[in-house]
Amino acid sequence: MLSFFNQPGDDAVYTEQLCQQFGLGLTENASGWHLAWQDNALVLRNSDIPKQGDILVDFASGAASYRRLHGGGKNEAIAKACGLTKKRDLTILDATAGLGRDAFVLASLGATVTLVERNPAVAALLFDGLRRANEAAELSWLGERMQLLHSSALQALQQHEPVDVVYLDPMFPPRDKTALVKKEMRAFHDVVGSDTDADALLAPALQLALKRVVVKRPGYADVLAQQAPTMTVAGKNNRFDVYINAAI
Ligand SMILES: C[S@@+](CC[C@H](N)C(=O)[O-])C[C@H]1O[C@@H](n2cnc3c(N)ncnc32)[C@H](O)[C@@H]1O
Repeated sequence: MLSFFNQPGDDAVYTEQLCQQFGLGLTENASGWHLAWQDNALVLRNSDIPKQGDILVDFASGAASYRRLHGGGKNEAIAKACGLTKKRDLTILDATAGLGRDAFVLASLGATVTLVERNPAVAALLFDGLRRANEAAELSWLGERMQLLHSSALQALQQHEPVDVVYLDPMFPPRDKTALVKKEMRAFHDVVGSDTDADALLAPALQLALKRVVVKRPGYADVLAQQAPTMTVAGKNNRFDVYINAAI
């Protein structure tokens, strides 16, 4: 189990709530990762790795905010793959939410997104990022369009009401070690590991999605579950395999 706080931050009650809600313990992860508070934000930290900065979910500033304001908008590959060029108010289940960057792009374009994350530490980071984002005046739309579900994807896909789109972005082993240098990738490699059960998500995703399933893959990776997509949209660093159930 991943470690949790060496100190409770400013709000011991909130810290305790996070521990209870996400089943977080008090011992350190074998590779030195632990959760901590920094400037009222929950962060994932590893002091043993030189130059490794804190990892946190920050929708209101930094890269996410820049991408929302100056990114490609509905011309982004992810938006095209999900069908947001045709209809803005889609419902989307992001079954492998991670730090919620993709979900945030989709929600900022108008979709209502359920973010499913099973890893307790990552889910807690997301929960705290959503809490802070909900306090930001410029993100007043966010509370209605982004909801976190701490659950396994399989369970969520079996129990959730139908959605227009299911979005999948499971972990994939990096092609070489240099890819791990990217700080978030390294953290995810150490804390989450590889999602070896990812193939099993495609069939239930296709059952739940009214319109389509979108799978994000590194360019070098095989298709999920050896199932050929209806079409592929090329992104800058990844591709999006799109499985169409019905037209949007
Ligand atoms: C590559 S990351 C997703 C990154 C995300 N798309 C983003 O933009 O930040 C994959 C995440 O999916 C989660 N995950 C993988 N398989 C899952 C499953 N079966 N159920 C729930 N979460 C899962 C992992 O814990 C990890 O946090």
